[in-house]
Amino acid sequence: MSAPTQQERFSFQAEVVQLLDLMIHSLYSNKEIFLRELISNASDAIDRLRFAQLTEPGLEEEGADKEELRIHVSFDKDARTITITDNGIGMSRQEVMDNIGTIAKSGTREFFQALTGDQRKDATLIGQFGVGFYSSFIVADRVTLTTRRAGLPAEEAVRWESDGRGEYALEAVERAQRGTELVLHLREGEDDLLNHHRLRTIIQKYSDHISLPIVMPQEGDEAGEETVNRASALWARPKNEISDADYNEFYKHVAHDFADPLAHLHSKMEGTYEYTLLLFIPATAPFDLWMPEARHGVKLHVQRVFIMDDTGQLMPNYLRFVRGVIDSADLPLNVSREILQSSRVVDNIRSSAVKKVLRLLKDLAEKEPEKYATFWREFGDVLKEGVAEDYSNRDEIAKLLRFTTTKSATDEPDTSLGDYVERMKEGQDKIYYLLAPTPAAAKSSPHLEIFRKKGIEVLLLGQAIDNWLVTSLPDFEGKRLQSVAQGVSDLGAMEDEAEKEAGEKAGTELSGLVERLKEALGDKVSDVRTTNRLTTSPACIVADEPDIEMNLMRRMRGSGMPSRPILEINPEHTLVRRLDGETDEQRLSDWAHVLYNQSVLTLGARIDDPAEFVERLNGLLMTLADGTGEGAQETEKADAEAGSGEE
Ligand SMILES: Nc1ncnc2c1ncn2[C@@H]1O[C@H](COP(=O)(O)OP(=O)(O)OP(=O)(O)O)[C@@H](O)[C@H]1O
Repeated sequence: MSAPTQQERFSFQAEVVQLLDLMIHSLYSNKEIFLRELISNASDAIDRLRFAQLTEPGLEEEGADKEELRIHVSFDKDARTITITDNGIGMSRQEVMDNIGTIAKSGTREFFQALTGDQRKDATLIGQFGVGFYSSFIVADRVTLTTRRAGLPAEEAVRWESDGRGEYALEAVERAQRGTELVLHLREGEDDLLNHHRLRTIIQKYSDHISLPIVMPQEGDEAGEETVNRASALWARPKNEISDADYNEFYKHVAHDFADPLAHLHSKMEGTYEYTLLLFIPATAPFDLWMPEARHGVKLHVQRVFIMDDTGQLMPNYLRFVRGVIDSADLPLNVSREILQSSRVVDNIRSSAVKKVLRLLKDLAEKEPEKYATFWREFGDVLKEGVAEDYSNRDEIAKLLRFTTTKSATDEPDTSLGDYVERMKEGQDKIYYLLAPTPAAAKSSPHLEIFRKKGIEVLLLGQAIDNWLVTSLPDFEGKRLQSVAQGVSDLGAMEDEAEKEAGEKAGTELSGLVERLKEALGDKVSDVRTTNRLTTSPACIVADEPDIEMNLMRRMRGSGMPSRPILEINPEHTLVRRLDGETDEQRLSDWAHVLYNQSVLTLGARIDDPAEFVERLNGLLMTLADGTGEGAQETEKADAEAGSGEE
């Protein structure tokens, strides 16, 4: 061995210290999972090596590296250590620094923000975030990792060591074999793990599905080794030989998740193309679900050899939460991303995988509605993207959507478009919806007044993605989707003749007032008109019909106002009636702005000039308070009437 090299010390990233502390405390009751996590990492490292050998020249196996790819687990009773060794890809010094002692994952900030301090809840969050390597510290108070990246010379191996308290040491060492060796120096009281039977049982419980051999020295004094897992790809086994527990553990390995999945599908396809799908729906959303670089969760294998993680070729973006394995018998082993992008085989697999996932969701919705509700809570907004993204499956996706409506018992989205259509009133030919920035604004919106009065159900849409949803879904089962806050209120056959006539009459009677309001509001509004959509509010703002795209764009940007707002007034409202008799143009203008601004507020949007609004409002209130205003007496009375109308 060459002269001893300098050991250097480094600090953990602050988050790592926090994560370690949390992990040790909240996962202790389930401490044996450390082995699953470390074996899972070792298996990933070997998968990555196999793929690298196909694509990177110079990684051919030599000397000690020639041996079979495998994971080795052993223990030393006297030294009180457990050692896990793999002959996978290994890490360079830089990779060790980037991967171990640092958290370089997207979603880290969100993860720490989500922590509650409640041990049970936090344990679930940690599970979702991924425990991986750090789980070693649940049972060890010192961990030594020695690793050499495949392709680097023996002298360029590196040893990392830490007690998990905030610092780690790094030194250059020599290692004949490529890959990683991890030595766990057990904490006091963990000696029960220094037992062949115990370790073997843990491996069989959690890691039986690992497709590589997991090898242990023979028990007792016998020389030799034994393979303790089945070492065959789980998805290639006959379904009737796989238990739910097997599926669940396999899921945890591929998804880096801690909890069981919600559902899975396993199917072997034979025909023009031959492939196997083993796909899972997780029970909780990963932290990076909404990040632009969100990880896709399906791993491509060719004849059981791991090839690469999906970057969008195998599953569309709107199904990015699906985890699992697709194994093709038709693709070449040295397939590249470029080939995948234009491969007929991949197109075929993808389209059938998508159909199968949608089918799985449909079955879940029908047979296990509670699980489906969980799915919807976690992933509903992602699935909605599919309505715009995947035209060919639009109708199937539309059936999977769930909404909160004016008839929902709670805020939970419990209504499908199918349910809505079934409950439609006699004569109703449209599906009505309201887009609002928040559920509270949606529920109390004046736009719902006439619908409430007539008992017509309205979908309440409150997510940013809903804007895209309704533009991409003009109809469902032949019924048009219609915003209740856009265009002229049109209830079609549900409006009787008397109501129509009354509406027209009111329009003519108030045409003078309408003109004066228009004048007063200038370019704040594109029009003012009377409406029959209000029953208790004096006014509301609606969007101009042809203006839909712009309106939606603006909403997306958060101002909440349509680009061409129309002020609609309620001809039945006392306040409006009184305004018609207002002779003071200045006061009329104040009223006009107050009506406009309160309509902006009930829309859930921001008013442009709050100070001016308050000033006008106070001006009007002062006239009432002083009793100075012309006809102050009547104003008070009118106000009382308007008030009673709003109950
Ligand atoms: N045995 C190993 N061989 C090579 N690289 C490894 C090994 N173990 C860990 N690594 C590297 O360290 C990184 C961090 O590992 P860690 O287990 O903390 O997280 P992860 O596996 O990426 O994700 P998760 O935390 O969700 O399990 C891995 O992504 C991998 O690059």
